[in-house]
Parts: sequence; C-alpha cells; structure tokens
Amino acid sequence: MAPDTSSSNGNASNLPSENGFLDSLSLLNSEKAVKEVIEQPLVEGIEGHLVEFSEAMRTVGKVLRRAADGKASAQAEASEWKRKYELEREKNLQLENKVLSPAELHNNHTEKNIENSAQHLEPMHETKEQPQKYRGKYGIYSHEVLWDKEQNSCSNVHSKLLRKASFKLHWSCKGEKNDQHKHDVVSFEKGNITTAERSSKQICLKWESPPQTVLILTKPNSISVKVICAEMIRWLKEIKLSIYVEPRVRMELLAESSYYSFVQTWKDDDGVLLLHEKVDLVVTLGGDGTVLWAASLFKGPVPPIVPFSLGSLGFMTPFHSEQYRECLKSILQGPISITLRNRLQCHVIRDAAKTEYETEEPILVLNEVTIDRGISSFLTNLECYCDNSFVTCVQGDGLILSTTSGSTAYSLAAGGSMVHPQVPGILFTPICPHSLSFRPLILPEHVTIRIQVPFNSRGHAWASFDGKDRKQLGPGDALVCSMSVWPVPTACRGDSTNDFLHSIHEGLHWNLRKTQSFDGPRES
Ligand SMILES: NC(=O)c1ccc[n+]([C@@H]2O[C@H](COP(=O)([O-])OP(=O)(O)OC[C@H]3O[C@@H](n4cnc5c(N)ncnc54)[C@H](O)[C@@H]3O)[C@@H](O)[C@H]2O)c1
Ligand SMILES: Nc1ncnc2c1ncn2[C@@H]1O[C@H](COP(=O)(O)OP(=O)(O)OP(=O)(O)O)[C@@H](O)[C@H]1O
Repeated sequence: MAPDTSSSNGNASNLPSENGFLDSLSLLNSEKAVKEVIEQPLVEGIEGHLVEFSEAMRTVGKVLRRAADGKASAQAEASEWKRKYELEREKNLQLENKVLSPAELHNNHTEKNIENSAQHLEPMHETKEQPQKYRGKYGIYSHEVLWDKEQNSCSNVHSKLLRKASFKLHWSCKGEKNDQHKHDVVSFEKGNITTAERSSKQICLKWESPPQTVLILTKPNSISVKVICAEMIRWLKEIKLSIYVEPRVRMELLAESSYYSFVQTWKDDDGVLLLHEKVDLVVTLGGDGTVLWAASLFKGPVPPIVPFSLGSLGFMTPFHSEQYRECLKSILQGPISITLRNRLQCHVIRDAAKTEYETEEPILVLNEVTIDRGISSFLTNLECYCDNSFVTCVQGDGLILSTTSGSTAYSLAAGGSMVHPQVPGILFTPICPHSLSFRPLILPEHVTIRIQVPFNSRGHAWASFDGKDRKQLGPGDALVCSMSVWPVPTACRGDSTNDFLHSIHEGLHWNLRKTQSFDGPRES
C-alpha cells in the first residue's frame, strides 16, 4: 500500500493503512491485539511520524501489560481476602450457634430465682432477618460489646458470659424522644449536608436480666471505708447478690469475722483478667483515685461502675455513701443514666525495637498520660506528631495528653480547659512551656498522637499513666497514644451534664464570686 501524501500534517488518521489501524485500535482491549499491531511490518518509504506512532504503540503495549499484571495480582489478593472473610464468617457462625440466645439467657437468670426488685424487661426481638443474636435494634447489648473482645481473647469467654447480666444501652437527647442509635452523624441527602444525629448523647442503661455479681473496690487504709464496705457486703448478701473484693480486703474482712467467708476474690493477675466476665457491677468506695484504680483493673471491657464518694474532691464520684441502700436499689433495678468515659490507649515504642509493632503492652488511662522531665534538670524536648503531621516541639516541663474526664485533673492544673466528659476529644496540654505562645489544644478523638524523644535530646523523659507506673523514655523512644475502644461506664446521679456541672461547682467552686450589690451607680 502506497502512502497517501495528500496529508500535509502527517496525521495518522490520514494514512493509507488508516482503516486497518483504526480497526485494530478499536479492538485494542488486550495486550495481544497491541502486539499484533506492533508486529505488522512497516511499509517501505514510511515517514518519521509512522515510526513515532509505532513507538507510541509499543509504549501502550507495555502499559497494558503492566495493567494486566496489576489486575491479576489485585484479583489474587481480593480472592485471598474473600477466602479469609468466608473462614472468619464460618467461625463466627459456629461460635454464635454455640451460645444461648438472650431469651434463653434471661430464662437462666429467672430460674436462679434471684430476689431483685421489679424488672421491666423488654423481650429481645429475634427474627430471621436478624441473625446476629446480640444486635439491638435501638441500642447495643452488653453481649455485643463483649463479642468483639471475645474474638481477640484466648480465654473461654462464652461459658462465662452466660452468667453475666445482660443490658441494653439507649441514646437520647434532651427533648428528643427518639433514642435510636445511628452511626450516621452526617447526612448529605440531595447534596445538603446536615448533622441531624449527635455523635454524643446522654446514654441510658437498661438491665435485660438482673445483675447478680458486684465487685466492691475500696480505698486502702481508711476506717470509714472499711466500715461502709462491711455494712454494704452484709446488705448485698441479704438481697442475694454475689460479692467480689480484692484479696487484701477479703483478708481484712476475715480478720474481723469468719462470717465473711462467702465473699469471693481472686488469686493472681490471671484472675483479674477474668473479672469482667464475672462481674455485673463495680462499686467504688473512695475518691477519684479509686475510680482510676477500678478502671485500671479492666484492660478490656469495663462493667458499669457506681462510684461512692469517700474522698475529699470527687469529680467522678457522684454518689453519697450514707445513702448507699437507696442508691444501689435503684441502680440494680435500672434504668441508669451513665457517662461513657473514654480512655486513651498508650504504647511505648522503644528505639531498640526492631519493628514499629514490637511495642510493650498497651496501657489504658482514664485521666491522662503525662510525659515530663522527671528528675532531670534539663528542659524536655519532645517532638509531637498527630497522624504523622508535625504538631510542635515541647520544650518545657512536659506534656499532658488527657481524656475529657481527665480535663479537670492534672490538665486543668496546667492550664487546660475543663471539658464535659462526654465530648469526644484528646486534650494536648503543655506543662510549663518555655515559650509565650503555647496554648493548649483539643484534638479530635480519632487521631493518633506520637510523642518522640529526639536523638539529640539532652535528657530522658518519663511517661506516667493516671499518675502511676512511671516509664523512662530514652532518646529515640516514643509514646503513641490513641482513643481506646474500651470506655469506662460510670453511673450518674442525675445525668452526665448535671453531674459534671455539680462537680465543678462543688469541687472547684468554679467562678464563685459574691454577687455585686444592687445599690450603686447605674447606667443613666
Ligand atoms: N498538679 C496536679 O494537679 C496534679 C499532679 C499530679 C497528678 N495529678 C492528678 O492525680 C491523678 C491521680 O489521682 P490519684 O487520686 O490517684 O492521686 P492523688 O491521691 O495524688 O490525688 C490527686 C488529686 O486529683 C484528683 N483527681 C483525680 N482524677 C480527677 C479528675 N478526673 N478530675 C478532677 N480531679 C481528679 C483527686 O481527686 C485528687 O484530689 C492523676 O491522674 C492526675 O490527673 C494532678
Ligand atoms: N483498691 C485500691 N488499691 C490500691 N490503691 C488504691 C485503691 N483505691 C485507691 N487507691 C489509690 O489510693 C490513692 C487515693 O485514693 P482516692 O483518690 O480514692 O482517695 P483520696 O485521695 O482520699 O480522695 P481524694 O483524692 O478525693 O482526696 C489513689 O492514688 C489511688 O490510686
């Protein structure tokens, strides 16, 4: 075929072999087709642009080959994930079938004939459309919360789970009757963005079956606490509840009288790890420190905590110990308003560790993690990153990463804001920064914060967790912190807002000032 020289611009579409090329191009959906085109012998006397065109086709061929390779490996990966997913699903179904339904669970409890004041139990809806036995339509069931943990746990949770009381959580806003829990906070129907659903609401806990087991945790070395604890144990036994205390407390009780031999305890750390499977309710007798202590015993899910105030301040302890009977009666009966207090999970990553993932055990804090200069007389030098973005370098005494519950503790003393405990956020509060403009920050709950001790740091830094367990951080070491999935549910006396305002008024005398007198100068 002779080249058509009528074309002045040398456009490929005007070539004599135009139709042959175009047909081939339209069929070009495989590397093979491209290869065929490339391998066509070039016509004698072909012009430069034809050579260029053939080069271009060669490049297209390479790209298509790479795309085909990529697609094949993506397909292989997808089918591997699908296989893993199917396996996981099958495993879950088998596990679900092994466990009693919540209705059966409830029957178990009633059979045990536990004396408990009026329970208004709602039957759980179990239909064919709702195969997940623990999924609540209008809230979350306790089993659902425990279910995730079970997947990670090597312990035999299922058999133990059956002994636990089940409950259901409801979300509500003042003035709003609809307590349906929705995960969609933002809607963007028809292109309009609205935030109709609040991410954080007042939460209400309803028992689905009566609580049976109470763990009492007490502040050590306090006579008043010992007296109330002994009295409470006797009363709880009268209303047929099982009682757990710490080994130290059991020994103290038995030293008083052998009557207390029915009180249960645990032997070692493994016993502590299993507590959440046995305990329906935790009662604390002490101050905020005892609530922190209670939270620290639970490395995963935490049962609802009823904190009685037997300390000096008590931001997290709204209940009066003198009225423990009325208060516990109403809590055992439910429903209870609760504050879901977020915890931070902290990992110390050692420079010596070979990989990022070779970390020490995560530590959960209810108040805060503090990184300070400890006994070192040098300024701390801490590089801070938020989701890998550089935030700042802390040069001063240190930094507090606090939950909103901890906002009224050390962070407050270092100049941080007081934040309602139900606000989802992480407070980033410097301690005595040596700069004029370091204002505290509040970061969103979903971020991961990394505090790095740089290699050129003059001294070591020290991390402490809710004021305890100091760990040294050397140059190159880091602390990584994010929101934990295991909050601490504490019972409210009123509701979470009421209790929070009450605590800052009573505990801190917040903004207390004598009211200005009526008589005096006035605007004319
Ligand atoms: N300068 C300070 O204010 C400072 C210094 C160190 C530790 N702390 C706080 O102490 C906490 C440990 O408490 P502890 O009882 O085991 O030790 P602790 O016995 O030394 O008590 C510290 C004080 O902090 C109060 N507190 C604890 N948590 C609180 C909270 N969430 N809101 C308001 N006040 C709170 C306690 O009631 C107590 O009065 C740490 O988590 C830290 O927040 C504060
Ligand atoms: N069961 C416990 N075992 C060991 N330590 C505990 C226990 N309960 C509380 N603590 C510790 O005892 C300390 C004091 O406890 P708490 O804050 O409850 O009492 P307080 O200091 O008298 O109260 P306040 O802080 O309101 O004045 C805290 O550091 C806390 O961690």
